[in-house]
Amino acid sequence: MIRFAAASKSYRVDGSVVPALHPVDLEIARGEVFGIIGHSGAGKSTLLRLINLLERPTSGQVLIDGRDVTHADGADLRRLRAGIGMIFQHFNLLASRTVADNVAFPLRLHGGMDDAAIDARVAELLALVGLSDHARKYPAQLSGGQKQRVGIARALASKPSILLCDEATSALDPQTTASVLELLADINRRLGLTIVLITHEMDVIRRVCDRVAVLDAGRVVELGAVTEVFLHPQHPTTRRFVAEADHREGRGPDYPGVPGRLFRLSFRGDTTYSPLLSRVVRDTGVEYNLLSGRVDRIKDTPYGQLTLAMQGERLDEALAQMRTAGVDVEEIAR
Ligand SMILES: Nc1ncnc2c1ncn2[C@@H]1O[C@H](COP(=O)(O)OP(=O)(O)OP(=O)(O)O)[C@@H](O)[C@H]1O
Repeated sequence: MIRFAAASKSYRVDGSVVPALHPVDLEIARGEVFGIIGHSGAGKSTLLRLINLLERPTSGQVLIDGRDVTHADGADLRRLRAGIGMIFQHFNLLASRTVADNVAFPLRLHGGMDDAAIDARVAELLALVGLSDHARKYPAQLSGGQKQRVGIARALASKPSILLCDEATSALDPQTTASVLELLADINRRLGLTIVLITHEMDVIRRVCDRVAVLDAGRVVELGAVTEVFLHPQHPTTRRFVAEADHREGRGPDYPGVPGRLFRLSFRGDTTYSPLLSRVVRDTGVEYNLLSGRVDRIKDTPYGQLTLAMQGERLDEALAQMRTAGVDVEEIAR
């Protein structure tokens, strides 16, 4: 549904050319929640803004539903943008308008709806984002999370099929972030909306995204299902993001003095909650030391990742049993 075909972007600064994005080939499917993660300056905003043509590619193409929109203008551009909502880090609400008027704003701008129809649509949108009781308030009377909910309602006003989220939770505390991400996931499920979000936090990706692209210095350095990228990050930049999300340091563990070989076991789906490890240990008599671990969810999928030191005569048999049961077993070099 959204396709970048060798799309690149360079900016001109003081007469010299600054490459922000090297040619990117990427497809985002209809109805998925797609995350783009990268450090400051990696090119995330540029890539996001190519979708609604707030920026035009320097070379290559942007296709929406198979149609090349790279050079869309006039009525074509207005139609394209009406089908793409956007929310922002700092909400971008009109301070002098009420919540209801902020949400109604794009509807009045586009015309074609009478006041009664606009009021009904605004009421529906405010109910969707849980703000029905706040319609007559002004933005200054709302919390950050409530402001972002107004932003979401406004972005959905013209019934877009795509929602772009530009660091939408970066200004919010962790609990509010979680509730806004939950709302986005709910909207994605209920309305089938395609969501593209950019962030510098792997935890945001973990909570809501189906797939992720990791951007580094204007290039996509890793791309895949979040479960795969999260459990088996390949690129050093991705590894650092995942390590940050796990609240551990980016370097590999060494655990001096711990006897045995080190393994990282990754469980996902139902095996996460089965007593597999204790069964294998009982069957084979191997011993283990648990060094670190996490059991959590990646969007709707439970997962666990444990770092263990293991030893015993039947260690190979124990590892084979776990692999057969669907556990990813990686040996970690000391
Ligand atoms: N309008 C512009 N004019 C000149 N250079 C720009 C412009 N916008 C972005 N850049 C440059 O392009 C590169 C990518 O910027 P971009 O904003 O896309 O990165 P980002 O990953 O979104 O960063 P951040 O997380 O800090 O917003 C940076 O080097 C930036 O300085």
